[in-house]
Amino acid sequence: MAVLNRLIICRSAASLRNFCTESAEAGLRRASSALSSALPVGNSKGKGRGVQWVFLGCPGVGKGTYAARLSSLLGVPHIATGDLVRQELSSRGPLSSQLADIVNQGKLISDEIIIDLLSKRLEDAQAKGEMGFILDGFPRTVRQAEILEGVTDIDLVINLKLREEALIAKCLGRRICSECGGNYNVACIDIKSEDGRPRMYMPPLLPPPQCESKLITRSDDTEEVVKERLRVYNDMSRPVEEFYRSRGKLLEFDLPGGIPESWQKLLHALNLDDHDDKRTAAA
Ligand SMILES: Nc1ncnc2c1ncn2[C@@H]1O[C@H](COP(=O)(O)OP(=O)(O)O)[C@@H](O)[C@H]1O
Repeated sequence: MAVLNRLIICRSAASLRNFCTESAEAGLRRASSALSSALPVGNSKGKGRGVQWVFLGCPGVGKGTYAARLSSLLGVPHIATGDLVRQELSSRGPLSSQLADIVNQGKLISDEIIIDLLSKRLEDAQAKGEMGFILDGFPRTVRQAEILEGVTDIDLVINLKLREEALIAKCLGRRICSECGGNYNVACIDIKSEDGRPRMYMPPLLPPPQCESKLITRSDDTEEVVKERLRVYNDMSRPVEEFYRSRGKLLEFDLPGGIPESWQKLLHALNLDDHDDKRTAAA
């Protein structure tokens, strides 16, 4: 009966458009309300809750690396929506083949699905008593940013930046250990100084011997797909930078080089130089 009603509603092209729009809107409203419930009640600014930070930046810039380090430094979960998508893909659940097509073309997953995945992760965080979060890869559209802004206070948004030639090389050099999940990079980036810009040297981050034979490459880290992801970033995610800039929340951070140098400068920019656990996290 419900199906019949829908068919009647969709009789004309105009009503079909309305129905589809309404349906997508309704799905997004449901996902937003799930996101709101997945966040702790009364999560306003102040002591008693962990930081609520967001990392923005192009594919390959190193969001995952620095977000993971900061999350262990500050004791808050690092939530990467790309990881949530990859978990969903490997679970071979009902969504996985649809998601695999989108990811392997370098496109974005719908706001509704990504917000559902994020809500589930935040619910788990609540259940485990985790406080705060560092989001990596979310929000990626202005719509996602508006929804997040509607349900919680984001304290700070760190926009990581790196030259485009380095981004592509870093994505193509990325390797993951299929056994321990460790992230490595075999690219050695050495961009000569030019037009007043300093030389940039980023040494490879090689795996330990026990991981060497188990390295895999992400299926979306091919040159063609990386270029498409960069295009999609410029199109859909660049405006998110302005969204937070206009709210005074954006910290721009140009990566100066490899991890040791960049990490120290990032800590300085975040006023975390004297943080007690700094050395442990950086080890
Ligand atoms: N917030 C999001 N909105 C839509 N799609 C997303 C989002 N986060 C991740 N994805 C999907 O997962 C893929 C991998 O994400 P991620 O690991 O963050 O990649 P990247 O290295 O491009 O930053 C993206 O290309 C996209 O298809």
